[in-house]
Amino acid sequence: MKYHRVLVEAIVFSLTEIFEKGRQADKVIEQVLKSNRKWGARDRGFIAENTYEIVRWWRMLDFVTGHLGNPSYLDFFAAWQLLKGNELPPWTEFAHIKPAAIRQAYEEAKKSRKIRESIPDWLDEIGAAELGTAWEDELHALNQTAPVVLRANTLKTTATELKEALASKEIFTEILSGLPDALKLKEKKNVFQTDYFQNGQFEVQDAGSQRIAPMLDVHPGMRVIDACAGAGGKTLHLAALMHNQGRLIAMDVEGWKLEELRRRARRNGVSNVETRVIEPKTIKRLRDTADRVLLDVPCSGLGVLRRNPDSKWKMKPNFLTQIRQTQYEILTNYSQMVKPGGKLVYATCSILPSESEDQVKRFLAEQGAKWQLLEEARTSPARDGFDGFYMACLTKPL
Ligand SMILES: C[S@@+](CC[C@H](N)C(=O)[O-])C[C@H]1O[C@@H](n2cnc3c(N)ncnc32)[C@H](O)[C@@H]1O
Repeated sequence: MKYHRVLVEAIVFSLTEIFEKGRQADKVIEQVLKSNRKWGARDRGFIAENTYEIVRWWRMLDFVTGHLGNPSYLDFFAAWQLLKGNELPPWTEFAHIKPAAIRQAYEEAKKSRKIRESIPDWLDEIGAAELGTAWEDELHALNQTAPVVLRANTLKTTATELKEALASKEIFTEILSGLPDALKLKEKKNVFQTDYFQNGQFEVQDAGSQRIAPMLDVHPGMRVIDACAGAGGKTLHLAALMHNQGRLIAMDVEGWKLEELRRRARRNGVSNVETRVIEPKTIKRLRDTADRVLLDVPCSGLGVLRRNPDSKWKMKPNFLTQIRQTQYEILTNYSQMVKPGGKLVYATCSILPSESEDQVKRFLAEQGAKWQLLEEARTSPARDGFDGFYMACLTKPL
């Protein structure tokens, strides 16, 4: 394998930005890749994949390079190449690295789950306490590279049409069973550069995430509120399921996310969405007005660690405590926007019951006969290879 200095330097720069400046990995990589237009697809893949993998395996790499004293980002890069089975180039920067010592240290690393699976102590303890024996398998699955899944925008195309169109551009996909609009890429490609993406024929959306909007059982003509809409991944799906008919109100506390949502809606040909930044009286004013409400609440993101491995290093234990409180407040307050006879879906991208099942159980216990649980589901990285989502559909009886 031939290494190019400039590409390795780009990885070291990205790691510095992520770990020392606390910047988000995907944003850093996007910026780095934009900084040199001459890099080809293979170069870009090399930078992005190695940066993500080193972030993912940070704790394990820190352990296997521990004998070097104060290991540098370049040492982490070197150790990662060796563990992947690659040879290091004969650069002076790597002269002090002894492949046998790295491999021996890795044998030691394998003996401890926290090091082998590269996770902070406190998160490992919470995961084991909440999930028991299932934790180890989920944790392992959360360390695999996530597949790229597309959602065909049925306002413009179908999964079958899109599959054929992409194949004509050498982008090969398979339609996922049980998910009518989901196409999984057989091989990673930059789908964002295709005309089909620019024309809004698809969005990139994990298969687990694609199960949430259908659970809300929306129909054309309904009045639907997506109350934690963010940049609108699920809003766009809801609009497609509503055939662009009826009213879809997308709300969030962050106005800049709703701006991005509006941009995506234009690309998707979505015309029934209006956005609202949540202010102190917004929820009260909308009391009993919605046929359907989606609460895709803020969460730990522990179900999507495959895509955002940096979050496990940045998250702090007190964040989990605070976020559970916010989730419960959103569930109790925002559920009041549902009309009698209407439905609500509560969803998280977490594998922890304390953010998911337990919140719904507590809500149902406190609300008594005012709410009923209709359906509950989970997607599991270990079981089905999807990101880890939880979703529950509740109804407010007439
Ligand atoms: C899981 S993300 C939503 C992702 C989005 N639904 C999608 O599919 O792309 C949660 C969102 O909740 C928003 N949020 C945080 N606190 C909130 C609150 N109190 N009320 C409403 N939204 C809130 C965050 O800004 C974030 O955009």
